[in-house]
Amino acid sequence: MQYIANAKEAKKIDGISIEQIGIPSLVLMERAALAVAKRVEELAKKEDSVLIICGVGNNGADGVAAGRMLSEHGYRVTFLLLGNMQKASEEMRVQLAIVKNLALSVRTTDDFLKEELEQYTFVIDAIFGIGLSREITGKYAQWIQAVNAMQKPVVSVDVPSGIDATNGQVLGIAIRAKETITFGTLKSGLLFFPGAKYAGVVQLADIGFPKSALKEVCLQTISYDREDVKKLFPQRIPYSNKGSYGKVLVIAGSKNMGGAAYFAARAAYEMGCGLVKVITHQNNRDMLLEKLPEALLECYHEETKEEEISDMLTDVVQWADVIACGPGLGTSPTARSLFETVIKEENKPVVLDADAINLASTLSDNIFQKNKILTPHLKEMSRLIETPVATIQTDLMHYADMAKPATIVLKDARTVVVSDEKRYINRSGNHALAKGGSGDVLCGMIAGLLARKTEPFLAASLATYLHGLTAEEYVKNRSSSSMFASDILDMLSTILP
Ligand SMILES: NC(=O)C1=CN([C@@H]2O[C@H](COP(=O)(O)OP(=O)(O)OC[C@H]3O[C@@H](n4cnc5c(N)ncnc54)[C@H](O)[C@@H]3O)[C@@H](O)[C@H]2O)[C@@H](O)CC1
Ligand SMILES: Nc1ncnc2c1ncn2[C@@H]1O[C@H](COP(=O)(O)OP(=O)(O)O)[C@@H](O)[C@H]1O
Ligand SMILES: [K+]
Repeated sequence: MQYIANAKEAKKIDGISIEQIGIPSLVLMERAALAVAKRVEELAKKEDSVLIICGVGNNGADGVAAGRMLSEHGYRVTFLLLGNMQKASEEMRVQLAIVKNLALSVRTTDDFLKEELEQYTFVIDAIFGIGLSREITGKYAQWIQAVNAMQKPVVSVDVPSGIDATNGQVLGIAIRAKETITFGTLKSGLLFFPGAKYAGVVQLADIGFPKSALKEVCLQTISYDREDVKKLFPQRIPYSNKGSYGKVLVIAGSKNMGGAAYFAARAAYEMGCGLVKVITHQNNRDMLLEKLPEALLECYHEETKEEEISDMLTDVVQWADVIACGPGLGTSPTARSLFETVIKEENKPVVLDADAINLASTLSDNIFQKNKILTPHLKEMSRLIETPVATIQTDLMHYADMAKPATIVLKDARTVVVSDEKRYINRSGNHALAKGGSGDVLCGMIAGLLARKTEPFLAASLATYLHGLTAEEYVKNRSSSSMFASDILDMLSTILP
């Protein structure tokens, strides 16, 4: 499991380590610089001409120290200082004094022509790190543009300069790195797009922040790795029966969208729940009986009276441990009446997906209740909170927070899950998942885990992680274009413990 920091938290970790615990800032910096120099040595050739472009803060100081180490190892390095050196941090002054004593080539943008950039074959970007606090304009913007135009490999120190370390947005302009060496903890801005794209491959370097500093900051955002799956996935027990693994009610599939019911119901079974019952339109009966005979079925049609539906639902809702409502449900009067009955349930987990979220957007009542788990993609979220998609994209975590005290799975290329104070950023998966039906599968997977008594935050985050893993496994020997929602279901048995 990885803990993820935003810019504020990363600064706090620096502060506690240096001021409270007493590790000298220059000691941390030396280790940061060593990590950068070591990686650059793996990437650059001895014949390369390395340009280290440095701002006036401690990110710049890291760059100067890394360049000094590279020079000691025989690399040709030039430091290009950008910004007003009168404002240089204390550490930057120390690092500059050292390289001047070593008579290394230190230039400033006052006497460095942009045409000279052509001579350099490798760049270290140490302009801004977590201290970037506003849009980049003027001279800084021009130099960043010039570095990007060089089209040479760039390694960014801590964060690509110009990327907001918290939400991954470009603050005006940003360096496009091949790799980013980040210190101590992953920063959320390196995971969210477009930051993730600008950062390239992200390497995490341990520079000696004490564990107690990390603990004191109490990072609330996590992300999983493969080795977490075995620890987190609920175990099966020898002395058990289907009742031990929970019952899921799936309310899904309208007249022309039966596949969604199948995807969600089978996904719940794949996660190991004991029984799945599906309420769906009559049209989907034969398909479900054939493709998923393990599922119990209750069907309705246009003529089914509202009272009949209501009676049927009352019994089935009582039967279920978890309810998943919405995939392919449509927004017909029957769908609405099913949805409205289900959201009255307050005691068991209710997963609301797709059309259930669209129906929720038309309600004036607050749907963000404690027992609800919502799984909107950005467009559905936009309808739900009446905020444009482009605005939500600028800060997924901030908008996901609005769904509290419900649990939310805000789906994007980097899905986030928020529940109470717990936050998760998903790093698994790829564009193979960008195809109809993927979301229906995820909804069923979450319901299946909930039925196995996994608490909502873990169920939602672990299902999201596993959903992504299926795509990673799939593309190992197949084209990412050819993955179907059914392939996610087929891959699950190969990745679950
Ligand atoms: N001793 C420490 O505190 C450590 C710091 N570390 C490095 O230090 C970095 C953070 O250093 P700082 O806090 O000095 O911050 P930065 O070096 O990231 O940048 C701060 C400087 O940039 C200026 N600035 C911010 N936004 C600007 C904009 N849009 N246009 C022009 N100027 C702008 C600020 O006024 C300040 O002078 C980390 O990312 C990391 O690389 C690491 O060496 C670990 C130890
Ligand atoms: N480019 C991508 N990278 C990673 N995951 C993706 C990408 N595109 C889509 N996904 C995932 O696929 C799923 C799509 O869900 P959704 O849009 O609800 O699909 P549908 O409505 O077709 O079932 C989400 O879990 C999302 O995170
Ligand atoms: K940087």
